[in-house]
Amino acid sequence: PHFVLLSSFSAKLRAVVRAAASSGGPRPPYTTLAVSQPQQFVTHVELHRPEKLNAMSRAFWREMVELFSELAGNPDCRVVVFSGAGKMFTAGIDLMDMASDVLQPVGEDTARISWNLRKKIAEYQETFSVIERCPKPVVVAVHGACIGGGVDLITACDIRLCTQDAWFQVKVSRCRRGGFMGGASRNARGRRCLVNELALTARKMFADEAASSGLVSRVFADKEAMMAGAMELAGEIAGRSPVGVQGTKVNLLYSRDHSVAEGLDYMASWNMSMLQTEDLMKSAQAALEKKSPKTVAFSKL
Ligand SMILES: CCC/C=C/C=C/C(=O)SCCNC(=O)CCNC(=O)[C@H](O)C(C)(C)COP(=O)(O)OP(=O)(O)OC[C@H]1O[C@@H](n2cnc3c(N)ncnc32)[C@H](O)[C@@H]1OP(=O)(O)O
Repeated sequence: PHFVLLSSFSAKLRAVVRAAASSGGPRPPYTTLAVSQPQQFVTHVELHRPEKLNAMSRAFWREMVELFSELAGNPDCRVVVFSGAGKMFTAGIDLMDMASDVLQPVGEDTARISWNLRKKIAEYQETFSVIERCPKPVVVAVHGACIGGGVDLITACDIRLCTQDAWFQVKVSRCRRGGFMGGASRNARGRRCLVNELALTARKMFADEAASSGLVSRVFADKEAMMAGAMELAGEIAGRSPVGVQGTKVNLLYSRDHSVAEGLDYMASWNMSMLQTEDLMKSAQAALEKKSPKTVAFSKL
């Protein structure tokens, strides 16, 4: 029932998907990420190293931080769609880079080696933390394999979609490092048992189980249909008040990490200023006139 076909999408949306598909690859300053704007206020970020199955190289870890720090403050970006070019989403961390970064760490003694290694791990973690800190919602669209660091990446995103051929695999157990980067625990509360099983066995999780366990919210027949679905979702979000959408992301993440009482308190403080936005009156008027929020021109934020 959660299976969606491209034929159900409009011609306009299919044109947006074609635009997104022909991003032309990375442009400076990026070498591993292709960035484009297929529709107003929607940024498409594509992992783009298909010949290496989008393995996460040293440049990737750095470029993600640069890009998401820029998007966080860019008023022309209200929502991000994230996907992978080529035959799969990602084969995880670049094992060639990891060999020099993690397996042969530099330093003159144990303390200095440990110090440097800790710094490196924190840099890796930052690559995904910037996605959470970016107040713009991130819709991730996964096709084919999503391995290791790919799972860390998608769990930092706000909405996860996948194709029927997608599979997910946490490789920490096989790496014999028992989740040393800590990313597997992100978003895992309440599903601890399943996360433990996946981390300890490194077994593959396929699309249907990903949907039934809540890792993804929708499964599509193929990549084209998924990208159309992702762009449609992004268009819906981009058409809403940026004050409301970005405040919602910030508050959802805050309440994930705090008690109900703390969440309510934070929300009250947030809203005592944000409810004074002109967007509220504009949205209320559109609702009374039975118009879509998409018809309202919200100021840039
Ligand atoms: C806080 C964050 C912490 C993050 C931690 C992350 C940890 C991890 O990500 S652990 C997981 C590491 N990844 C893997 O173990 C996957 C390794 N790859 C594979 O098992 C296979 O490539 C795969 C099953 C994905 C696909 O197999 P297929 O036969 O279809 O393709 P290949 O011929 O193997 O690969 C094509 C070219 O891509 C290169 N490549 C694939 N994966 C990686 C990788 N992870 N790192 C670097 N390069 C990779 C592969 O060498 C081939 O290149 P070439 O020989 O030049 O054609």
